[in-house]
Amino acid sequence: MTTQTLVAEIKKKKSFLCIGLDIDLEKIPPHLLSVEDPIFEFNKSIIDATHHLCVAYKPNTAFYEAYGLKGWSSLEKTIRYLNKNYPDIFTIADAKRGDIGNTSSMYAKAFFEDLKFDAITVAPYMGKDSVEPFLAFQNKHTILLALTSNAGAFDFQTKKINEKEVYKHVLETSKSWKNSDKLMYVVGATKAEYFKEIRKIVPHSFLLVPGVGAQGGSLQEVCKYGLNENIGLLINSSRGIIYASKNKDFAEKAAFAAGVLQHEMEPFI
Ligand SMILES: O=c1ccn([C@@H]2O[C@H](COP(=O)(O)O)[C@@H](O)[C@H]2O)c(=O)[nH]1
Repeated sequence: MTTQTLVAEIKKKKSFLCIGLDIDLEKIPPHLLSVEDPIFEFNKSIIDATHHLCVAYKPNTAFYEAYGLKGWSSLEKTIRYLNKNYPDIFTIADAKRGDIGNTSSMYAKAFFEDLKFDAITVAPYMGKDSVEPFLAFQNKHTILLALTSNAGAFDFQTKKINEKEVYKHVLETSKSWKNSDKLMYVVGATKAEYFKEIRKIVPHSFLLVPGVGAQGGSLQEVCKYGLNENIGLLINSSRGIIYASKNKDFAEKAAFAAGVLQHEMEPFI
C-alpha cells in the first residue's frame, strides 16, 4: 500500500487506529478453544467487528510463533483473510527483524512477498546494510524501532553518544539511507514528552505508536506534538481492545473499545 492510500483511508474513516492482534490462547473466550483454529476464528471475528473503526492491524509474530506450525498457519490465514476481504487496511507484521544483508533480504521476502504484509517492524541496531534490504520493496514500509514504549528504552535508546541520544542518531542516520521515504518509526505512547523533539527530526514520517491502553500511554498527549500534515500517526492498542471481554460478546466489546479510541481521534482529523 502507498502512503497516499493510507492517508486517504485515515481521512475517510476518521481514524488512525491500529489494532494489535496479539493472540494468547489463555485470554480468548473458552468456547473458541474447541474449534479447529481458535486463533484464526478469534481474529476473524475481531476483524469483522472492528475494520470500519481502524486503518491498520498489527499481529505481533511472537504470539503466533509461540504456537509453532499451527500458530504460523493461523498468522498466514489471518493476513490472507485481511488482504482478500479488506484490501484497504494497512497490515503490519510486528516481527522486529534485522540481520546481515542477505538474511534481512530473506526476512523481507517472507513478510512482503510470501505473506504480503504492507509493513514490518525492524530493529536498527545492526545498521544500514541490515535495513536497506527491506527498503528495496516497492510500496512496502519498514518501521524502525526508535524510542520504544518499555522501561528498558532508557538502557540504551536515551543514552548519549557524542552528546546526542541514541534514538536521535537512529532517526537522523536512517534518513540518509537508500529509499528512506519508505521508513516509518516506532515511538512509544509512554514517551509522549519526546514527540516534540522527534518531530523536529522526522516531521513528515509516519510514527507507529504502541503503548496506549494496557501500558497506560495517552492518545491526547501523543497527539499534542505527534501529529503532522498527513496525521502521521498510527496509534496501536492490542490487549485494551481484543480482550475487552472473555465472553461470547468479545467481538462486540472489542468494537466498543475500538470505537472509544476512534471517537477520541475524530477531532484531530
Ligand atoms: O515499543 C514498543 C514496540 C512494540 N510494542 C508492541 O506493541 C504491542 C502493544 O500491545 P498492548 O497490549 O497494547 O500493550 C505489543 O505487540 C508489543 O510487543 C510495544 O508495546 N512497544
